Amino acid sequence: MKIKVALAQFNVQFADPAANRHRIAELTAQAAMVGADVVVFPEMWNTGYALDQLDQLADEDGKATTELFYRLARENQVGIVGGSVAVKENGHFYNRTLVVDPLGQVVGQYDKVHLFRLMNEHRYLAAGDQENYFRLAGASSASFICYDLRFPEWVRTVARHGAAVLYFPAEWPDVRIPQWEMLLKARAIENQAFVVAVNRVGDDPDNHFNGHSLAIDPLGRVIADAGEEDGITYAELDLDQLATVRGPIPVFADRRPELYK
Ligand SMILES: O=C(O)CCC(=O)C(=O)O
Repeated sequence: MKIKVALAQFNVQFADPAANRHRIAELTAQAAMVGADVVVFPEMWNTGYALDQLDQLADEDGKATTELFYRLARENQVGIVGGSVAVKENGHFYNRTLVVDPLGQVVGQYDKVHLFRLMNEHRYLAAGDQENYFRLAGASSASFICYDLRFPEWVRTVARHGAAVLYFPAEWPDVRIPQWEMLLKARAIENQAFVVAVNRVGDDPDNHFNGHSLAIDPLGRVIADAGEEDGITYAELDLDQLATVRGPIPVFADRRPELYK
């Protein structure tokens, strides 16, 4: 079975949720027109890292994002791994992913578990503590957010349920893009899974972002690299490849969790 994934890398407009929602709608329609099964967006696409303005800008209870994705998924008959958005809930702010199926139903939700101090997330956001494991386009899948990529123990904890596809929405600055690529390849190889990682392009007041959204196969080979432009790059994930990779080297069956402290 093959699934076609749209890596929707774009220039998130700082502190401008309305403009970003408009762009999300355009990109979703564009991806569906060429037959994508799933469209994936970057991290914090509603506000960017306007963390000190979240009180005015964050999506109250995720309502606006849920409604937008419900409409876009149904109109375009496509699954959405919704990057992440700043959400305000019960007096806290979260960096939250919503995943919807083509019927617009929320099939996954994730609050970023590892907050990134270098970009002050720990000062403004509350951390999540739940896995996001879901089925989308017929594939068992899991999602993480950006800095979570540096925590192989967390990715493994979730991936060991058998995920075929690991999604990583991000806002990963250009200065550390060489690490991004290596870490994504490592997560794909060690978990014998496809990795789909979507970064943004453009600038915010503190960082430059140069994209390089990537789709990587379970052997760590890059299937698609979005380069540095704003726009969609497509990748076809051949899920049948998983059996040929996992069969001869059964790393999940060979784990010795009793030794891992
Ligand atoms: O780990 C990194 O180098 C980047 C992480 C990051 O930018 C984030 O989590 O928002």
